[in-house]
Amino acid sequence: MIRAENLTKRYGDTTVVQDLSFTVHPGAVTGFLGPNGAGKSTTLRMILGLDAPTRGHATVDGRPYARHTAPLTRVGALLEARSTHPGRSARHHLTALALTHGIPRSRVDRVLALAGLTQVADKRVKGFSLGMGQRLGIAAALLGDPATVVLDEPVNGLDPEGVLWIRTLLKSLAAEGRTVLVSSHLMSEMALTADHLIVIGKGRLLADTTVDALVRASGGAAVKVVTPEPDRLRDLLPGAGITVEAPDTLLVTGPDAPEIGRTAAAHGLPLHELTPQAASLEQAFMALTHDSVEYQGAPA
Ligand SMILES: Nc1ncnc2c1ncn2[C@@H]1O[C@H](COP(=O)(O)OP(=O)(O)OP(=O)(O)O)[C@@H](O)[C@H]1O
Repeated sequence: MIRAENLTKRYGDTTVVQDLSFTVHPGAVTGFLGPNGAGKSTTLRMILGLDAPTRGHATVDGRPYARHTAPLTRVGALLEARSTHPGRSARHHLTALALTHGIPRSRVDRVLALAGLTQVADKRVKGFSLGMGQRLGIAAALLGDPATVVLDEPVNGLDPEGVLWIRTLLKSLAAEGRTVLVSSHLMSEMALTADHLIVIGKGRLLADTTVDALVRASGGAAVKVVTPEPDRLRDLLPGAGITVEAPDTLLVTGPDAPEIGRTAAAHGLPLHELTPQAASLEQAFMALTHDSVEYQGAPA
């Protein structure tokens, strides 16, 4: 379990993380979301003892990261910077890491297989693609069989197969009862991967919630209704939010699809289509973080 309490980080006059408190529970994938520059990496670095908080503190399983005697067996982390020696092979890199951290050598083959690197295990890392380097970083994070896994933007640079692999891996790590915290600035990716979301903007907590609850909080889903008598339907749904999409097509918020169907049927109003629309998660995320985005494009 990861706990952040009132985490605050200032660089000079700039506060990049402000009074951030949250808990990341085991057995679920928790997405750590925010626009570019929101403070995600800084927060993860404070959790991992790489940056000192200006105020507040973070613990993993009840202790600050640095106070764990064998941190790699407690917490596996992938940060954005690569830290492999380019002349070494993947196997050599992982073996050196295992030996210096008291991790059995047998774990090296295990994590090479888990990361899909067995075939290239003896090739020099300098010939690795971005995706292979990312897989090696994840193999290193899992080397100590840690109960907590922290990954900063793990899908960066991965091809679609790699993205799917990460998604499946994260879910299986959580299903094994591990605590999994994964940062991203892509809502669409997190929607497919995460069970829980922590959203920050300009260093502040904006939401600590589930994907479903975020959609509902952002105004919920609309229902697309196609009818040859849109004006009559409008009159029959006085409290509803109605947007006209086309002369015969309305987007209705408020009443759900069964309620609209019942009302129409009770008044003999023909419906040609009645389709619940899942609110776009990307829209929900943008609505939530709108005021926290540093640079916004002006509308065309
Ligand atoms: N060492 C530093 N000195 C000064 N400012 C810093 C330092 N590290 C980060 N920042 C600033 O802190 C803010 C948050 O950066 P951070 O990398 O934590 O954000 P992020 O949410 O991870 O962004 P991204 O999605 O772009 O990686 C940014 O404005 C960044 O410029």
